[in-house]
Amino acid sequence: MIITLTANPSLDRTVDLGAPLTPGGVHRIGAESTQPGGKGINVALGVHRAGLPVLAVLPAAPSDPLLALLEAVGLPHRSCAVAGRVRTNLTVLSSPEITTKLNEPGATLSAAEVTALQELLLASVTAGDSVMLSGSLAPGLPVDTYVRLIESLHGVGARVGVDTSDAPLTALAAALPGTAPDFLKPNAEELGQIVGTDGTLLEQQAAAGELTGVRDAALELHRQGVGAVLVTLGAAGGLLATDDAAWFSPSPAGPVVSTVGAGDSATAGYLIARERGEGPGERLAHALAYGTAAVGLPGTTIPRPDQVRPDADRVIRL
Ligand SMILES: O=P(O)(O)OC[C@H]1O[C@](O)(CO)[C@@H](O)[C@@H]1O
Repeated sequence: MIITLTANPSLDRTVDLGAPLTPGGVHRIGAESTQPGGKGINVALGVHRAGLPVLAVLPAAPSDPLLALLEAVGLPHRSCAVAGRVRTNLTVLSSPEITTKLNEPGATLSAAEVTALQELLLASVTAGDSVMLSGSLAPGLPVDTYVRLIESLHGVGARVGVDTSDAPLTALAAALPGTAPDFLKPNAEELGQIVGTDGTLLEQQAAAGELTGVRDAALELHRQGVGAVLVTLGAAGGLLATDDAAWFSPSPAGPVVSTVGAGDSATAGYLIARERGEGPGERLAHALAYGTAAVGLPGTTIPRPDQVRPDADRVIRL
């Protein structure tokens, strides 16, 4: 089973201005919607829609509107009751095709709530499960939460993936090679944060077709014990470092509607292919196909398998 932890879930509110966003201006909202959000929830939705067993673990008060949204989409979940409300993250869609994201920090968890959340996750996992630790940490969670969870989850025989940024990512980098996840999903910026290089430069190089910097950084993380490193490079494609080698594929072409959730969909695609026993090329192709499909869907909509076209023929070994 695949289990995701969303340590800082969200209600994702998307508003479409249908016009340019002007700082200081007054804008009228054309269309709006609210969807369940947070990286682990998005990954779990992708896995669930592909028909694989999944469980999303998260903190939320029993009456929180997020839980009603999860019921409505039918996502199997277990929540740890907390006092604070789930944050609302705002996505502003403006023309020409610009996505602006405003993320709240999230309510602070008490020490007892932190313990209860970690215990709920550990109680949900058995040997052989794959656990994905995704997104930012709610205030109150120690910055090395993911490092400690990798150690505990490895102790029960689970495989562990991580997708995070900023301070929790730096803590993860500091714990290498002693404690390493089995799977890591950085974008170019985050890859730069981990290996201590300029992520923007890595991204620009990849966009220009120069992949050496991204490949070397990803392989270095793999050498430090990370089982597989999937680097998402937006429109430029994605790179996978695993089994002492690296693979690259450009992104399939497709319309851009909302980039929110594209990275999480890529993670879901990767995990779905891995769960089915596919090799690195097919896993990368699934990740990119899921990411591209998500970009073509509104708000934080996670694709169904019939919306995804993996193409392993585009994958090259570097
Ligand atoms: O936990 P973070 O880094 O604030 O990201 C949460 C946001 O990212 C997403 O998971 C998309 O990747 C949204 O659903 C959510 O609003």
